[in-house]
Amino acid sequence: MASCTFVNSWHSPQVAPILGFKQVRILTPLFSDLDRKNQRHVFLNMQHSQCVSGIGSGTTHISDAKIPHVLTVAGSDSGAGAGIQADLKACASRHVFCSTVITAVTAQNTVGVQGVEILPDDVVAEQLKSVLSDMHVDVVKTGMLPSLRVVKVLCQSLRKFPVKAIVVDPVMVSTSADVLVGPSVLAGFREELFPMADIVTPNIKEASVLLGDVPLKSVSDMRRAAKLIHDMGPRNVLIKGGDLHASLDAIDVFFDGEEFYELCSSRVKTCNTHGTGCTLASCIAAELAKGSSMLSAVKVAKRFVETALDYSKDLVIGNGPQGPFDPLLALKNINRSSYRQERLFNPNDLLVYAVTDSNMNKKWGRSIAEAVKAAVEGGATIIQLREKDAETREFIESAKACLKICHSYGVPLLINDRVDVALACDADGVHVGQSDMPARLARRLLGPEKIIGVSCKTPEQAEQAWINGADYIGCGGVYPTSTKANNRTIGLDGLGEVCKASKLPVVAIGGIGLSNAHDVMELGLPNLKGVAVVSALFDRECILTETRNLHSVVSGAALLVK
Ligand SMILES: Nc1ncnc2c1ncn2[C@@H]1O[C@H](COP(=O)(O)OP(=O)(O)O)[C@@H](O)[C@H]1O
Ligand SMILES: Cc1ncc(COP(=O)(O)O)c(N)n1
Ligand SMILES: [Mg+2]
Repeated sequence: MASCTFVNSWHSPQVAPILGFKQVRILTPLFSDLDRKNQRHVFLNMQHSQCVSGIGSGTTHISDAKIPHVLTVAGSDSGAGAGIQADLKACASRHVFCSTVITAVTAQNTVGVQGVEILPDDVVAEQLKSVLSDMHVDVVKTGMLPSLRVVKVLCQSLRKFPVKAIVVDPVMVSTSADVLVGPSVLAGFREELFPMADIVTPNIKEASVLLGDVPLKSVSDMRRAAKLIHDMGPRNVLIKGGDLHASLDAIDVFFDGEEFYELCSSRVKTCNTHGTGCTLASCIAAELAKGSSMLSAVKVAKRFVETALDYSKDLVIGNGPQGPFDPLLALKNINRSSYRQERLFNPNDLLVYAVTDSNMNKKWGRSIAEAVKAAVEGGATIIQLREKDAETREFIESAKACLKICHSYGVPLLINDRVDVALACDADGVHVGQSDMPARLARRLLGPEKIIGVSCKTPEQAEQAWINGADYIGCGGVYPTSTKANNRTIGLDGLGEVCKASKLPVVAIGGIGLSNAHDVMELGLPNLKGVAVVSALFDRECILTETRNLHSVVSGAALLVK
């Protein structure tokens, strides 16, 4: 963050140029975050690779010129495996902004192409102008260009609005062998577009058509084709070998005008290959937009497609022979946890909040899972694993076992401090202290659905936890406790102050047990939702009984208060 500069909004137009910003835009605050933070605008003067936005205390606005941006000029695929839809997904997955100019609307599915409607040239021209005259586009990627006129319109626009790089995927035939683009465009490709291109990426069939229907069957045929297509003017050529014989690896041939590179990956056994070419070209464009060299962009793209195909090999979408794949690597997670599907964070889950302690488990000869099972059977409404000394691998295994137990009772499981462990075992969330990972950063890593709790002793900390996107706060120590060293006791008064100031639900913690839980709940503050307990459950002979008793005291007090 060394080259990051903050400029207050009221003097930004004057100050920003002095600081060396090329483009200054006053951005309208969109998010309530900004309101909460005195409407502060932030301009970043840094390379893409250094752009870290939104972490820490400031809301960051990164100028248009600093956000890697690919414009795709391609056809729409209703089945969303290829075309514009594939390009959007690939760019999103590579963290690059993608704008779209649609050249044709195709009716497509996993069976094949049922219809193609070509958009009028002036509609394509207008879309190009809209995007290129306003936005800072780094790289243009082309897919289906359905007519010679569209190729010409595109080349004109590119001459008027030059970009850093042009990636041309000369789409002609779909994987399902349907013809998408007729031979009339070939002259436009050869004479106008290819000489402007930084890379052209035909598949074997397209390379063959470009060369006058010469058959291409082997890697040496692909090398010869790469050389001949390079002679048509592009700076680099990639001949894609997805359609090589199924017994061969997936080999692509890259030629930069001097050297040949064979990019080889194992062939993923799957029918879900519809859109591989579009995805590959978009990923190359995305990497170029971030500033990569051509060879490394191509290598990353090839590895990206292989990873996505492998991830998606067993997905079943549609009934035809050519399924789409999942470049966002997200679909398999949908059924991963039926529990999370059913419910998001419910503040009432804080009622009986059981926090484990490895020393106590050791003392009583119990595994973490045994302790957790007893607590949920006794009526704990949420579990936090607080395993300060656990070895990471062992901790992940225990956490997975605990998660199974908790979910079978519909109880959420949080991990103390260790966001990595929470991610690894797909726990329901984390609880972080004031010196642990900041809640806002934890939220970024865990996503919007996970539960995040923050330990707070003061109203200011409670306010900050809310700003940082926490779901609840843990407030204490309410009473003196030996579980946590050097922990200042804030008493019932301190708890009351924090609750009154907090916009978030609160769970009280610190020295709470059967004898005093009622006093805590009797404070009767509407956002005080429950008590968090360590020793009074886990440093006892029978965790189940203790939890059951505590549950009855706390729920009784909560009812009285209502
Ligand atoms: N079954 C597969 N396993 C691994 N990689 C593949 C597979 N099929 C295609 N690819 C890769 O996907 C990319 C797109 O290739 P290809 O399918 O030939 O293009 P298109 O989709 O334009 O027909 C290439 O990098 C190719 O090697
Ligand atoms: C709109 C559109 N653009 C491109 C392709 C090629 O993709 P693939 O070769 O994977 O079928 C397609 N099928 N549809
Ligand atoms: Mg293909």
